[in-house]
Amino acid sequence: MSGLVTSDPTLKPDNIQFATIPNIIPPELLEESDYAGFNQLVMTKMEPLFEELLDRLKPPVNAIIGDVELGWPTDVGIRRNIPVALSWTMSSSFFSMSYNLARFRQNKLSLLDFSGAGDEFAVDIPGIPSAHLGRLRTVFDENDHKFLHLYMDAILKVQKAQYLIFSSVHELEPECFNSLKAIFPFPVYTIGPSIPYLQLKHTKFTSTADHNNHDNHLQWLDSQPVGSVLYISFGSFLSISDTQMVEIAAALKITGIRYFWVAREKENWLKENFGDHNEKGLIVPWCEQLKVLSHSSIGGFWSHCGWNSTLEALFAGVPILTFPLFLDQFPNSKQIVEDWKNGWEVKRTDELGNKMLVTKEEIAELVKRFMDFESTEGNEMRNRAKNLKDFCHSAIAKGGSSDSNLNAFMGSISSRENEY
Ligand SMILES: O=c1ccn([C@@H]2O[C@H](COP(=O)(O)OP(=O)(O)O[C@H]3O[C@H](CO)[C@@H](O)[C@H](O)[C@H]3O)[C@@H](O)[C@H]2O)c(=O)[nH]1
Repeated sequence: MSGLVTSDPTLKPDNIQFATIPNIIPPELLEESDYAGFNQLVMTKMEPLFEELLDRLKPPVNAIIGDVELGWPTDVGIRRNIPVALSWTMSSSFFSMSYNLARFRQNKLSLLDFSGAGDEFAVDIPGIPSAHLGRLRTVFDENDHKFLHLYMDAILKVQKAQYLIFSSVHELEPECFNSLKAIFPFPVYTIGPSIPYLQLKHTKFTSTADHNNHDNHLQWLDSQPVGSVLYISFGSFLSISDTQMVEIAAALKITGIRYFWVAREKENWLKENFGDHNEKGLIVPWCEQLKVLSHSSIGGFWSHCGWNSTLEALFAGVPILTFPLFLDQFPNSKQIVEDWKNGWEVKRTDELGNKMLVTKEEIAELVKRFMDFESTEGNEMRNRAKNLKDFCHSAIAKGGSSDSNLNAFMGSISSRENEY
């Protein structure tokens, strides 16, 4: 993984050391954004390399924190008698759905039975409200089945861990956390939002190149009216179609809404086709997202609803236009629109669930309403976004839920050192 993690001593505290294992990911897999292929490799090829690393590390390892999706950290921990804290980087609701589905599938049905069942499918899966079954079908139908087997197996291995850690906030999903705490015989901690909020105060965590770009971005944002800019981004590797980009761009032109658009590798293409001349908009390849979202000129976020983007929008108190593309992003979108009510969905499926192009007229109408500070429904949504922001900030403040959990976790890990 060398090259993906920085070891620049100015960017990390002294008591942290990085070590790497040889890269097992061929470059073409990264270029193709082949999520299933990528995950299959990390789930099946990294374990022996990680064990070789453990043999070399001095002082020896007292605890392992590993991603649930890797699948193998608990096996390593059991073999070596090292406690394992598994970390889940998506919402707890999505974990709960996936876990219950994995248990159900293990005991009763194959997933093929489940996904082929159609609308009449009436089996009760404990832990998954029937209204969520449809969500799960959307999420899992689109995936490769070999990957799915690995994914389900990895989730079941959580039962063998010593801790389960979430990048979420207890107050955002309280019922789900309470139910997970009742299921597992070990501590379940929320320590989120695990997003780069320290960078909001300390520029030393930012590289120089990022900082120069960020200065330009800030200058532009500073010149925009408060709450007037729509931030558009679809995360770190997923993309929307060129045709859909053109419709969004046309809608922005029609409405005159100000925008800050992260287009990644499509930056130049978008500028050529849409024009960079519009002083009401900025198209960039990448930005420091949390800092941008936290700027007072940002009034909304058109997002694919990746969990990190969702948390960052919540933390910054910015309402979301949801445009899920993949996996957990569909339930995240539902959570935003139906549970938290801090966003609206950009509807792009017909009654049968088929994906459609959202036209410039539809987008223009929605975006205008969304960014309208005079509308009552919009203001209700903005108030909800502010309340959720308070939840997130209170959680990480001294004595807040995430702060206390992090202390409890560190205390527990430290006291185990003598046992192992
Ligand atoms: O210009 C940009 C654009 C994005 N980001 C950051 O990139 C991250 C994107 O993360 P996320 O919103 O979670 O999206 P993905 O990169 O698509 O994340 C993958 O991983 C997530 C959980 O780990 C899942 O929830 C998603 O579905 C999955 O696609 C966020 O921290 C953003 O701040 C930037 O810093 N600058």
